[in-house]
Parts: sequence; C-alpha cells; structure tokens
Amino acid sequence: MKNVLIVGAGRLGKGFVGETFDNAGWNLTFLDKDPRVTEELRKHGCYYVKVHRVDEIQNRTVKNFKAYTCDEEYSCMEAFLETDVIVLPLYPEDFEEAAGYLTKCFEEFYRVHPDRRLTMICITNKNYLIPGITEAFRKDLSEDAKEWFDQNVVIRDSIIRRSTDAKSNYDVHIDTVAVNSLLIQQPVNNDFSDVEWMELTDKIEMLKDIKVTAVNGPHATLAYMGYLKGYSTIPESEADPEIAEVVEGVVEEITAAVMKEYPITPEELHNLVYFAPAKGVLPDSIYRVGYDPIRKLSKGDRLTGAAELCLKHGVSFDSIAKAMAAGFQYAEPRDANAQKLQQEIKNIGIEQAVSEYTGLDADSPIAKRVIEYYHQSAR
Ligand SMILES: NC(=O)c1ccc[n+]([C@@H]2O[C@H](COP(=O)([O-])OP(=O)(O)OC[C@H]3O[C@@H](n4cnc5c(N)ncnc54)[C@H](O)[C@@H]3O)[C@@H](O)[C@H]2O)c1
Ligand SMILES: O=P(O)(O)OC[C@@H](O)[C@@H](O)[C@H](O)[C@H](O)CO
Repeated sequence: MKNVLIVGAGRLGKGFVGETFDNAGWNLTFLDKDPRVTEELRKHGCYYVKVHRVDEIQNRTVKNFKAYTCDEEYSCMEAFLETDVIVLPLYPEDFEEAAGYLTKCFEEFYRVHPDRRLTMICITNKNYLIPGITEAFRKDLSEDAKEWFDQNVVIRDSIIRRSTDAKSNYDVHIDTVAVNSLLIQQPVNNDFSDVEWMELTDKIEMLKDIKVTAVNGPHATLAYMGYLKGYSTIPESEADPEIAEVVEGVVEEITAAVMKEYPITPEELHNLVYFAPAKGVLPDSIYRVGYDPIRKLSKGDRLTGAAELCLKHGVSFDSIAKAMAAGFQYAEPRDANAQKLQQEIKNIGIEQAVSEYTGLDADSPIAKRVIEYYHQSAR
C-alpha cells in the first residue's frame, strides 16, 4: 500500500486530502502543530466527511490513520520514513515553520532511503510561493542532504477548486464539495494516478492567477458583503438579491479582464472556474471564506489583483471596488488580521490604510473608488 503524509490536518487536510487518499486505499498519516487536532482524532478513532457530489451526498467515515503532533520527540518519524507523497494544506504563513520542523525528517529520510524519491504538493490560494517554500525546506539541511533533496524531492504547487468546512480545524465532522479536481503542477516523482480528483497540469502559475481572481474574487465578495448584512454563511449571502447583483458584476468584470489578459478560450476558462451544482447545501462559513482580509486585499490577490487587471484593460472595476470597500469594513472579532486592519484604519485613516494594504498609489482610480464606497457604506 502507498503512504501519504498530510501536514496540516485541518478542514482540507482531513476533509479533502485524507478522505480522497483513503478512498483510494492509501495509508494516511496526519501531522499537525495544534495538539487539539491529534487529540480529537485519537479520541474518536475516526472522522466523518459529508461529500457533496453532483449526483449524491456520500457520508464517509475515515479510520485507520496515524495522527501526530509536531512534538519534540518526533513521534511522526517512523511514519515519515515510509511516506511516498507529502501534501501540505497550510496557510501561506505556516510553511516556514513546517519546513523548519521537517528538516530533521528529511535529513533522516536521506540517510535511510537515499534512493527514494518524494513528491510534495502545496495547497494554498497564494501564487508564486514555491521558490520561497523550496528554500525554506532546503536551507537548514546538511550539504549532502541538500544535494539529495535537489535531485530526489519535488515541491509542486496546486490549484484547489473545492470548499471544505467544519466548525474548527480540529472538528471531526467536515463537509466538502467534490465537483472539481485538484490541479497539480507537473512533473511529479511518484504515481498517485489511482487517487480520484488529482489531475496533473502545465501552466500552473497562469491558471492559478486566473482561478484565484475568477473564483475567489466573487467568493470574497460574498463573505465581506454578507458579513456587513449580519449573515454567517455563504448560502445566506448568495440568496440576498443585493449581494447577488454585486457578485454578478464582479464576475462580469473579472471575466472580461481575464479574457483580455490571458491566452485562454472561453471554454478553457469555463472548465477551470465552473463549479457544477452539488447535492445538498454546504454550510460554508463567512468566517472561513473571509478569513484574513489583509491577505485577500493585498496586491495581486483576488480583489486588488482583479481590479488592477480591469484598469489595465479598460474594463469597469466598480463592483470589485464595492467588494474591496466591504473588505475594509470586515471586523470579525475571531479573525486576528481583520482586527488588525480595523485598528490600522482607526490609527491612520481609511485613505492611508487602502494604499498600505492594497499596495495601490493614493491617486490610483481604484483606491479612490474603494474609499468612496467605504465612506458611502460606512455612513
Ligand atoms: N478549506 C477550504 O475549503 C480551502 C479551499 C481552498 C484552499 N484552502 C487553503 O488550504 C489551506 C488550508 O486551509 P484549511 O481550511 O484546511 O485550514 P485549517 O485552519 O482548517 O487547517 C490548517 C491546519 O494546519 C495546521 N498547521 C499550521 N501550521 C502548521 C505547521 N507548521 N505544521 C503542521 N500543521 C500546521 C493548523 O493547526 C491547522 O490544523 C489554506 O491555505 C487555505 O487557503 C482551503
Ligand atoms: O482559502 P482562502 O482563505 O484563500 O479563501 C477562502 C475561500 O475563497 C477558498 O478556500 C475557496 O473555498 C476555495 O478556493 C474554492 O476552491
């Protein structure tokens, strides 16, 4: 049997990666820095995934896994040494720490299995991270292990087109929508073609730029506008006609700009960004989808990046600016970066905060429009 190590056993780690590899008969090992994740998995001895597919909802129970915390004793080492594929569904800011912890494991892997090859798959919604992640994994290895790493380990980016939510990262009840594959940068060193929803692709950076704007831009719009109306789930936002109109505008603007910027046909774009309706309703939370507005409003990301593309191609960015203005009002108390942003707005004012957090010049027409909408809706 083949072995997968999942570093980051939160919503996606358990609800998508774990469930999918388990379904294909692979051995699962989870590694997480949060001890509550391991405690819950061990306490229940299994976890439950409601998989919303196009034709049915499957209620899957995943058992027979190993789960470890990033402890000082490296209790994960034995399992690490048997792994074939390592999947890392982590937030962008967590890779550095994960790499630091795993250095010792790679050093040992090289010593024990110098002839084996590994594939690592990173799952985030942030593009262009792979060179920095690769350096984080290499930098503290011994010179011999570094040489082995360069020849035997590949670190690949991916494009994740599924929403997976739970009450917390350690909850053992998870909902996931399974309608699209995970697109993985090729080539890879290991065969996982027996695992459903895994698809190799070229042109990962271009496709990821398009996906993050065209899918996650409207998604963030639903979260930020829904929050302002007091909703707590994405389906509630989707059902609101006023929000739906802005989202439609965001989709139109982004689609027009994407078609002008990239060599992609309407059919290819559709295949990349279309989510077929699945059975049942995923109660995806505004908390998860809006999480970290500082990242989501940053330069090049789903909203600011989309608006800049529109400006470049003479396309209206009016609806995107409304969504960005809502992002600057997102004050979810459980979200540390939402709180930080709100404090910054109080300290330096919205004008300066928009420039600082979007990276746009103060006289940019996008920044001006965002500030205008911010004042209108904050009134
Ligand atoms: N959940 C989704 O639907 C979804 C969809 C698309 C993309 N993503 C992306 O996938 C990534 C993970 O999202 P998620 O929803 O699973 O988040 P999550 O918070 O539910 O899970 C992340 C897990 O990683 C663990 N972690 C953090 N640092 C670690 C470290 N150094 N070593 C080991 N474990 C560590 C956390 O403790 C947590 O359990 C994010 O980049 C997110 O943007 C998620
Ligand atoms: O994961 P984030 O924080 O970058 O964005 C939140 C959601 O938009 C995202 O997770 C989507 O659900 C997912 O990318 C859909 O494929």
